[in-house]
Amino acid sequence: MAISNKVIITCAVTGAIHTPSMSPHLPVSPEEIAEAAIGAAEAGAAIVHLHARDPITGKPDQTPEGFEPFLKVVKQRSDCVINITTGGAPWMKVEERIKPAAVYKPEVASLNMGSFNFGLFPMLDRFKEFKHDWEREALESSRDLIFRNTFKDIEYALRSLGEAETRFEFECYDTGHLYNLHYFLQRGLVKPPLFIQTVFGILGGIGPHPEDVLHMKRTADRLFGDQYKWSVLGAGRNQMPIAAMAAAMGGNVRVGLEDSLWIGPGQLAKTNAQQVSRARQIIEGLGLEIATAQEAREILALKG
Ligand SMILES: C[C@H](N)CC(=O)CC(=O)O
Ligand SMILES: [Zn+2]
Repeated sequence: MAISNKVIITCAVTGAIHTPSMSPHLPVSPEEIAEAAIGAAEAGAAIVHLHARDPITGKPDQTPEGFEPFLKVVKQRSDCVINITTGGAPWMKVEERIKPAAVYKPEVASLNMGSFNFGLFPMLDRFKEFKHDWEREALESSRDLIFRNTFKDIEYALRSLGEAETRFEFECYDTGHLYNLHYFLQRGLVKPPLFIQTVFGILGGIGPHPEDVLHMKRTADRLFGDQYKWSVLGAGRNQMPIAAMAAAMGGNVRVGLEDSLWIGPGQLAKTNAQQVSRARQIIEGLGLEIATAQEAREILALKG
């Protein structure tokens, strides 16, 4: 199979949205995050998307120091592509959010392509008991939360990280975010191939319906033609259905406990690798092949 047709699996191992009380399987400590990333890579993920947390409370930690312990171990034990978050947690300021990527100069960093309401509070219907106060506070305060990513913030991140040849996973939660990316392409602030991660099913962004997936794909095709590599992530129970749809349409996929705690209806995933294996089964079931980390580097023109 031509390398360009191979499917890149990204695994987002812990994130900042889900909290420790929601699942005993959510990686929190640096050791757990490192093992989760390495396990995901061994299961077939070419790229691992990483956030850091306070080892005790699990609260999102966006200090470079928070990333150091697990980055070292992942680099020692795996050749997977490392993607460091610049989203951090949606209540953080952009200056704080881009620091780890600015320090570690990864091959890939996430970049959120617009400001929007980031509704986490619906998870309060599902999860009632919390060990730590910050968990409930984070969900409740999201009723009045804007995930800020202004044109100035985005340009600041592009200029700060672009110098180190870090390339981006452009998180697009709605159609307007694709147009924002197109604006930066026209200004020459981003270079093809653009790795576009279309995000479905987060309250405040576009929904998880097949029509929404088609709409984002058609819009990206019209705006970027062959200058982009399409990837999808579905939040929560939408993760695997959206991965299957996109793989069948020639897209790449993102899974991981950052985006969904589940492996089936009411069934918590025990590991990130479990979700990677499930996505791989779906992809290979379609007669497709997954890309290795080296192939992903070639497809996405990464610095290696
Ligand atoms: C929906 C995901 N949490 C998107 C994300 O991963 C954002 C980031 O880290 O920059
Ligand atoms: Zn993330």
